[in-house]
Amino acid sequence: MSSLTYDLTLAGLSVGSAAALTGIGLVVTYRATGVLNFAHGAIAMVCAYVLRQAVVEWGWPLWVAAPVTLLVVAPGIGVALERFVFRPLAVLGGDPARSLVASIGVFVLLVGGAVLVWGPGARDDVPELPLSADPWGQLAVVLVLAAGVGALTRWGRFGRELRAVVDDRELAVLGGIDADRVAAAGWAFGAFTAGLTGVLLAPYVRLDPYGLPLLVMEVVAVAVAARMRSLPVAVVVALGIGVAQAQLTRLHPSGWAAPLVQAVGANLFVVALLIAALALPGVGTRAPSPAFGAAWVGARTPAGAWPVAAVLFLLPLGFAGSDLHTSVQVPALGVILLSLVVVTGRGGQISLGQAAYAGLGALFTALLAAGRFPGLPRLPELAALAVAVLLVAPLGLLTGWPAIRRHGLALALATFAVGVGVSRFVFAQPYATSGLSLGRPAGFDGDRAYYALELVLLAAALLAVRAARRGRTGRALAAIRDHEPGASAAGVRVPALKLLAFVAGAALAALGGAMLGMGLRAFDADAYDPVRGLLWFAAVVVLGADSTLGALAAAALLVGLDAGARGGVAAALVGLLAALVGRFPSGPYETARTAVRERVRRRGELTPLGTRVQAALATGVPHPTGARARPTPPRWGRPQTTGTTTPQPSQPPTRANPTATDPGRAQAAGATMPGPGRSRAAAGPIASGPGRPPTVAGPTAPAPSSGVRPPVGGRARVWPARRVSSAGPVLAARRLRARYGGFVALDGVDLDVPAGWVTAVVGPNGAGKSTLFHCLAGTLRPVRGRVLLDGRDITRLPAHARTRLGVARSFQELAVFPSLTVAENVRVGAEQGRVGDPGAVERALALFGLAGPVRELPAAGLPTGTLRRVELARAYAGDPRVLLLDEPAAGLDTAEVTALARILRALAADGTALLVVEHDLDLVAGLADVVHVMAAGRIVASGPPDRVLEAAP
Ligand SMILES: Nc1ncnc2c1ncn2[C@@H]1O[C@H](COP(=O)(O)OP(=O)(O)OP(=O)(O)O)[C@@H](O)[C@H]1O
Repeated sequence: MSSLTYDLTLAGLSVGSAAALTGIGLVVTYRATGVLNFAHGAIAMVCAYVLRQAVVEWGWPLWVAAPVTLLVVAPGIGVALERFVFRPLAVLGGDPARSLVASIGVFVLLVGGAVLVWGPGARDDVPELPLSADPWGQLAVVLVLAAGVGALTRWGRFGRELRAVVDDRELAVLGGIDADRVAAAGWAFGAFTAGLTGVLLAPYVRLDPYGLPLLVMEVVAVAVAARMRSLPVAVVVALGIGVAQAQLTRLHPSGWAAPLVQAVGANLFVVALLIAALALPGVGTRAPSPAFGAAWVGARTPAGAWPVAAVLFLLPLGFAGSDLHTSVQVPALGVILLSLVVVTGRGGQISLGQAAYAGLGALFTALLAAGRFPGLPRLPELAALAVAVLLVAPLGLLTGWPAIRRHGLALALATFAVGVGVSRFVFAQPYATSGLSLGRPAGFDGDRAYYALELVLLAAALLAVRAARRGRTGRALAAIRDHEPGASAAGVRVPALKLLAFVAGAALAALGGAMLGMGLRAFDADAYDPVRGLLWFAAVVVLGADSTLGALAAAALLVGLDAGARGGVAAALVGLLAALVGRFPSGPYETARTAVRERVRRRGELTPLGTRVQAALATGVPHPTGARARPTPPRWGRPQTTGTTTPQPSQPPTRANPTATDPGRAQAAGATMPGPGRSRAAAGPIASGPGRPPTVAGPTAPAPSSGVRPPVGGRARVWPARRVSSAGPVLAARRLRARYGGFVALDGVDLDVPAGWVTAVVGPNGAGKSTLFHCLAGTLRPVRGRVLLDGRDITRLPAHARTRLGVARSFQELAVFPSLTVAENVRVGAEQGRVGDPGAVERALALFGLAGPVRELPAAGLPTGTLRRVELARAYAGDPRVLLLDEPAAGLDTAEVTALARILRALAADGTALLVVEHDLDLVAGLADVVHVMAAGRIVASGPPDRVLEAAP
């Protein structure tokens, strides 16, 4: 027994060493370039083929062929990839989504290329390196490599450069570091380890273009477990899983659990991948992981393309024989690819696991039609198809659930893991592999009749997808894709909608998969291999991820090339395009968009915020519910640099006109109104102190019972109309405490945001302003304290729920939806906001000067000033009670700031409660009714701006 244990341990060490090599390569490449190289396994496969070619076909001695393969070919592939694929992407800004697609493209390209060159069949004559049979030798190589790389990155000059590039590529380049050289070294080394893995593994596994790459990528769990950083962890995990997997082969359980235990034992790396990708947080968060992004929206469908497509899809009805038989695959694949349009193209969620849902659709249909589905009777084919789709749809949660919290790379890994898991644990089981036949529905047995049925199903799927994309849901999905926090701030229920996208995607994929199976008259697990999932994903992205016509074209292209050209051409072509797609951000759509923008600009529609807004303010904009008063003129002018007079009111306040809140009203009420130039002494005591400072309307402040504000710093002002009837502030923070790890960023903050007031929060960098803002907006959960909206505790509500209750926000760095037009951006706010009034769109567009031709332009690339207006208009369209503005003046020129201030004052006069976090003290002085000064996580002073700002640190 002990010798068996020893032998199995040795075998496990051998497998674990190969996995460790992969882990080391993936970690090094990732650290040097920020790219998780999905093509690692494909490079391994190519190197194994190259070694075999040199030794078996060309007769080179192994001692020549192996060094050439490992030290020339493998690093050469790495350097070529860096130079031609990933460097241009890094120059473009290193968008993780583009890099991910490029690496998937390289995977598909290498697999397709290998099929083209060496054919799809498996080879079992790969020469063995002397090392292959020696686990201790392999282990030694792994340890030496890991130690060498570790030492190099820790102490050497390369290590310093690597760390600098990893921290901030641009800064490193400015500091004189050759980032390209570092990246090339990372790629060369990563490819070398891939090559070594390939040539070590190939003699012991089936060498074919699909199997080996997938096998190698299954061990990506090792790198994930090491959080893409730690080489020792990667090595230990790899060796541990290798040995455990070998030992598990000794278990021979009987009963129902036997196949499961055997499957787990044979696929422990896949189990580890599932755990690592689904349970471990934080992979791929080094670089910002935006949603898949508007960059992949692709070309707008040219006019007239649909009739042409319809004719082309009808053509096969006139075909016969093998042509028709092949054509049968196109509508089925089209439906599968439409599922990617929903999930990835529209929803922005990377899904590499659609092949799993397609396969499950086919498998369930076959089992149901054969009467072998547990607990269900035998069903006719069409009914089986429908039930299978219904059964698979909720399984979309397998990838939808991880997508709630994961983005970019982490989501790609999770969906890939689910795809591989389903393939290994469901499709590879005996019941599925033992020739499961799948009949066509009665009356549709012939290819022509079946093709016609497929066209009907495809048309139904198309109509459903197009209807969903055009409507409210489609806009909300696009908003998530373009800017997830922005969508949440607009009121979109992001988690629910993501789940919906994945469930709908799974249902469509299942439908297409079952159609494909019926076309082939069998369930064939190879047709739903995870590698196909990658190919489909790449094909849809290449032809415009958000284009339904693109999906149909991709289906026709893949099936047509597979049938009409040599095997591998389709994959090679799609892979090549996907590898290069990120390099061409300016597609035809972009060009057309630029042209339209130019035309509009020439016609003067994009003048800075100003004339239109002033016109809107002058004429007044009717309120959605009619409840709000006309926006009144601004209450305060910009701060005067000299003198102490404040602008006089155009009209003294009267009871009949309580909204005419302006400084003059305060004067009319007999209060003194110190100007900004007044001395502190003249202005009276400033409400500040080391302890809990008295806030203007803090928890202890008396609730107003009349139309007169409580005296603040010696002055009294009239409360705006809404405030008169309100019993307290609209939004309030009570003893808020927030932490980042052990660091206390907010320490017992009390704040009131009253209706009709502009409340400003200022303070030095790091004071905690943004943290307070996040706690109010719902993007950060405080560890203690409460956030109250009209007295209701909303502390635990997520951001979108707060928006729906009337707490809207803007972002310091703009959060618009670039692929949507200006009007659509605003429409999202109107549809998802508090009131849900579609008419609010026009009012918001008019108020913010966006009602001209600019309304039809995609937001992408519009000037910052215009985009700030778009963001505010979106927030306003939801009819918020409170508007939280994070540095609204950032990036605006003076004229735009002035105009913005006018709008904000008008909104406040209209009864909205505004909270502004702002660095521009001029703006604050001219805009705010009350200013709170923060320092070190506390509010240290509060009061009217003229006094507080004079004394502010
Ligand atoms: N995600 C985070 N993790 C750890 N610490 C953080 C994080 N975000 C903020 N901090 C720290 O919390 C403190 C408060 O930060 P916050 O961004 O709220 O300040 P701020 O007043 O908004 O500053 P600024 O004006 O520069 O935006 C700072 O010391 C900051 O370094």
